[in-house]
Amino acid sequence: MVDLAIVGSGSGNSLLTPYWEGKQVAIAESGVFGGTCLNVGCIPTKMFVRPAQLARTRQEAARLNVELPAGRADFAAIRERIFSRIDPISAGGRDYREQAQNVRLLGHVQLLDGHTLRTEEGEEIHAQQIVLAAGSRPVLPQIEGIDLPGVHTSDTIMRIDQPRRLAVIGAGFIACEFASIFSGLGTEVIQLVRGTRLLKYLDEEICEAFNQQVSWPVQFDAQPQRITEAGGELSVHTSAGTFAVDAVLVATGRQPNSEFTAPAGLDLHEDGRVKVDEYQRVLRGGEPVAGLYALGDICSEQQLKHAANYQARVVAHNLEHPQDLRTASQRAVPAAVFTHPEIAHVGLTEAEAREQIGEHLTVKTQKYGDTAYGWAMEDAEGLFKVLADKRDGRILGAHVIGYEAANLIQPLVTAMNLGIDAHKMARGQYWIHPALMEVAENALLGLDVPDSGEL
Ligand SMILES: Cc1cc2nc3c(=O)[nH]c(=O)nc-3n(C[C@H](O)[C@H](O)[C@H](O)COP(=O)(O)OP(=O)(O)OC[C@H]3O[C@@H](n4cnc5c(N)ncnc54)[C@H](O)[C@@H]3O)c2cc1C
Ligand SMILES: NC(=O)c1ccc[n+]([C@@H]2O[C@H](COP(=O)([O-])OP(=O)(O)OC[C@H]3O[C@@H](n4cnc5c(N)ncnc54)[C@H](O)[C@@H]3O)[C@@H](O)[C@H]2O)c1
Repeated sequence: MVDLAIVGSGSGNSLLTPYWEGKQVAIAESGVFGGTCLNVGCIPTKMFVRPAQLARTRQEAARLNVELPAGRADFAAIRERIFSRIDPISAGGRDYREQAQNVRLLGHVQLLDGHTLRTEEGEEIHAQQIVLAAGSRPVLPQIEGIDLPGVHTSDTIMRIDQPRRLAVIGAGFIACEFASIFSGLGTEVIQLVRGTRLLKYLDEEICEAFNQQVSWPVQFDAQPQRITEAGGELSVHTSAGTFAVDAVLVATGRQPNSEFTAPAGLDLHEDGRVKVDEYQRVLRGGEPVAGLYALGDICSEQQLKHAANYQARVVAHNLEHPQDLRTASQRAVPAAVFTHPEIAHVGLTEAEAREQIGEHLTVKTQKYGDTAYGWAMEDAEGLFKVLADKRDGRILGAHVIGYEAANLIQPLVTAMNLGIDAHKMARGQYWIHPALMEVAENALLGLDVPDSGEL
């Protein structure tokens, strides 16, 4: 019997606070220690994004009358640098747990009931409390040739040699980020999209701006039908024609890893996510199962690391204080797409806000190019859009496209979560002049909201 068993070493690994020292813990991990974000997700992708951004600076510099020499990205060196930093962190994390007297590491497990896991060797591990933090994995379309060598998912694409030509299938976060990375680093990218827009879930104005600004070739209405190989070359056959490439990235969504819970008969959403209540307790027959929690991609509406980490903090508290449970509050969840151009958003889109409050909605889209720093950048594309309720100035959403979007949006996330109204946000503080952040100040001042009295 252990006190706590955790399935998944991504955000699940952060549950082991000092409270668990001297108590018996099991961590099950069937893949690479540290989970998606560290090994095949947020961190390595963004470590590729940065050199891809630098590789593009020549064009931007030329706009500002600075001629930079033509450069070349050394993909192999970038890849080695990234993974020589990441792989030891993963191995070190595993060693650290392995050496702890009170921690036992397991491989793939099944959940038999709220207190029992079974290992692949057939051993049953009984636990006072169990946390399901098993994440998600790529979903692949079932088409001929999907398993050919050279056809990758985000799990493998970052370890390959740089392809001369790459087809990217999909139009979501992962497809767009990798199309941006590889094209920035000099690969000829063709993005194959079955619909008519990239990132279609975005606020419409931002979506349109992204689709206009995107700098690599995109083929719309291209439903992939099969992939074939001949003479070392791959051909992706789609409803819009055939595309010859050296490698293919399939980025057609991710599904929760919940199959291992089947014997326990938990409540699942239609997309396979485990159902939880507001305390992150797992449900069966609509009721919480005693001692069983879930966090992250296996249960979360947003497949985002900051959402998984927040849920982990809630679960960590609840495991330690079963008599004083905390709820996972419904915060406004921001997200960014680290493409060129970069995108960030939080809260409602304009269409969603209009649906909710109709004529009470006020919207302002401020161009980067209409602020002093925007002049310095000669920026003609960046947009900072804010939505608020005319009646009380409550900020309902923010949508940004352009340079540093993921950083620039954060003050709006603060205002939304801490309840600062739009006028107070704009006038209740100094904004450093002439920093690019003034674009947010100007957007807020352009809203039709009540005066907070601040000058
Ligand atoms: C390419 C990519 C880029 C991303 N970029 C970002 C980003 O920029 N920002 C952001 O916020 N989010 C990003 N995400 C999403 C983010 O990585 C995930 O939301 C987050 O890592 C989920 O964490 P988790 O703890 O729920 O699961 P994971 O970190 O996936 O951990 C789950 C672990 O459980 C293990 N496991 C599964 N089943 C079992 C079993 N039965 N027995 C034992 N072990 C099991 C798995 O091997 C896995 O290691 C990205 C994802 C991808 C794929
Ligand atoms: N920067 C970030 O925060 C970041 C980066 C990467 C991933 N993520 C997370 O990972 C999640 C998964 O990302 P994703 O891009 O794989 O999923 P997604 O659901 O965002 O996009 C999937 C895409 O694949 C297309 N598609 C689905 N089935 C298809 C088929 N059979 N043929 C052709 N196209 C098909 C869809 O139309 C869609 O464009 C995201 O929702 C996000 O939460 C976050």
